Amino acid sequence: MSTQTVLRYNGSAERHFPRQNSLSEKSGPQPLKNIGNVADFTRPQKNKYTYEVVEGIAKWLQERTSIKPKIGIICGTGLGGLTDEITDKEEFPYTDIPLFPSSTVAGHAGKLVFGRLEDKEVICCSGRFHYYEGYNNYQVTLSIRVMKILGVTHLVMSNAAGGLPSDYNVGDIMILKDHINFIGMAGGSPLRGPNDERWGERFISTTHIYNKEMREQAKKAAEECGLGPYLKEGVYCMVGGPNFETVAECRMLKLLGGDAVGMSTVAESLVAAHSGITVFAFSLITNMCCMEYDDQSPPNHEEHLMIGKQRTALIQAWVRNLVGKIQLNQA
Ligand SMILES: O=P(O)(O)O[C@H]1O[C@H](CO)[C@@H](O)[C@H]1O
Ligand SMILES: Nc1nc2[nH]cnc2c(=O)[nH]1
Repeated sequence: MSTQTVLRYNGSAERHFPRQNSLSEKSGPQPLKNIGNVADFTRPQKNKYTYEVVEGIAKWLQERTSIKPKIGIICGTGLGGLTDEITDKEEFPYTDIPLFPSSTVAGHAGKLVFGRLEDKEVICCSGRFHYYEGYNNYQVTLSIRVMKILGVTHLVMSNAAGGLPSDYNVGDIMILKDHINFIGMAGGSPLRGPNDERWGERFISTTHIYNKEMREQAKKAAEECGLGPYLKEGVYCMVGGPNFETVAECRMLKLLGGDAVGMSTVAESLVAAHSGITVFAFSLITNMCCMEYDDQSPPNHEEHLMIGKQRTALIQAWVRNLVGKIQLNQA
């Protein structure tokens, strides 16, 4: 048949595009063969860690430890040394815990540590999960929900981050007063998807996400530990990574009100706040972001690990002091 013939429309489109009987005559979703469970396509994607699954993981841990943690700690890049302060330790490599993701980033040991700090029972994640590793947000935040079921009411989180303002220095510590969630604002919130009310409400306020009382306690603790001169308070920008930012991106983040930039923490903060956990977080400034094209010191992960090591002792003493100040009956 020539092209000419096809173009000369003869009044019946079906002659060239025959109707699929089954599609036009039946109503509702039509079956396709060998595609698996139809619900996987036709419903919002579910967080695979349902409440019951998380309960199962928590129960597995409870059967193996006598510690009943009220305080959760998350160690950022190079800050795994925070676990050194914990006594009566019981450790679980992530690879041993049922359904737990594993750490793939250098500087994240990949174990859960239960124990005591300043006479309080704690659980510490030595190693976190990042979105850029290829994990979904519900995997990135699994440890927070496990902590919730275990009874955690207060969370202390750390991260390594690049500094944006010119009066920040490498080695400074920035308490998070607020954040800008670039992934979340673009639709990638960890709270996206069907909401299980057993965790929290569908819509949550984030105006006071980083608890003021804990921030004040942390400032006091910093003075007591000699960390005062290095202490800042500011806005953390969460980006997807794993690449570090271009000069134009750094300039934009600063213009938008950011004080530090990193690739973690915010998803965990949101999931914790969603379930009523009191959140405190801080950044160790491991590098200054490159604001000029002739800048000769672009960020690199190894350097971040090294700065983490250099600040470990001071940060350990500070976190320990802060944990001592937390009043557990006041959420
Ligand atoms: O946020 P944490 O886990 O501390 O790690 C930070 O350090 C790594 C880059 O060196 C990135 O993973 C960044 O997010
Ligand atoms: N995105 C980002 N993450 C970091 N982690 C440590 N430093 C940096 C940085 O400069 N940018």
